[in-house]
Amino acid sequence: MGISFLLVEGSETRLLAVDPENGLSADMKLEVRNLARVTDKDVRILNNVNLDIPRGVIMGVIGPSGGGKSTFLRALNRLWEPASGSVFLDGVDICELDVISLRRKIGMLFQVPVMFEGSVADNIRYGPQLKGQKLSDSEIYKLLALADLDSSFYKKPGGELSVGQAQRVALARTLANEPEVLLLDEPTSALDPISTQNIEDVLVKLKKDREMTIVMVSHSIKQIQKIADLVCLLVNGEIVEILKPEQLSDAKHPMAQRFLQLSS
Ligand SMILES: Nc1ncnc2c1ncn2[C@@H]1O[C@H](COP(=O)(O)OP(=O)(O)OP(=O)(O)O)[C@@H](O)[C@H]1O
Repeated sequence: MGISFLLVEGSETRLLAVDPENGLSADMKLEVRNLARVTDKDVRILNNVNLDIPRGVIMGVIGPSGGGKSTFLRALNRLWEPASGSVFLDGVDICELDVISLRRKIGMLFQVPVMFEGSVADNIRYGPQLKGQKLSDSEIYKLLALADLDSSFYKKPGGELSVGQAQRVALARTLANEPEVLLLDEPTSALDPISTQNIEDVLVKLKKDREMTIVMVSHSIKQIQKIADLVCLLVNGEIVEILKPEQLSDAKHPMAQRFLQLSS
């Protein structure tokens, strides 16, 4: 039995179904079906995960440490290959897509950004260059602005940035590939409150202006309540609840309740 619930947006009501018996639905960007991961030592890290992620939505992923959040996120752009189950992007099984083009469509940011050698501009040029495209200076300035960085960053060496600045450059570098989906694994946990706010503002803007679909793992309930449209709670490798952020206090699963109590 899967979980289903209603998403009400203004006057529009949509049923978000995560029942594996249901077919794929046209307005879903990502559909995860019966995803499982078992380690070499036969430990089950993800267990029959089903989730529909609508286009243009920020989906928060929260839950206790070791619950499988990063593992789940990494399945969405094939940083590991699902041994069982499937992930569909716009109705196409991601295993049928070329992995490089998949990772252009589904960009990812990690907790600690890693800068490539060279300047900020070199970092941003990198992805398009790999497919033979040369970004113009004005395109690079636009990407910097999109990531809330002013033009003075263009020439700065990547290795001389603060972590908060580097995270925004990493975001600009990812956006240079024109992704449709962004996966974020605790992208602000190493940042101060101002840098955190900067990143959050950029994410909300990307969702609004570009209808970007964003899946974000976060340990901050406050952050999730601030920017996510939907939240899934992952406990012991299973999605136990999918809620709107303002309904988090209604979580029924005992582990989810305990986690939320301790996190607030
Ligand atoms: N490659 C691997 N081989 C074996 N076990 C793994 C592997 N990757 C993750 N695990 C285990 O899977 C479980 C889930 O890990 P994961 O990093 O996905 O959890 P998480 O919810 O993101 O945790 P955290 O909040 O601490 O980052 C953990 O018990 C972890 O030790």
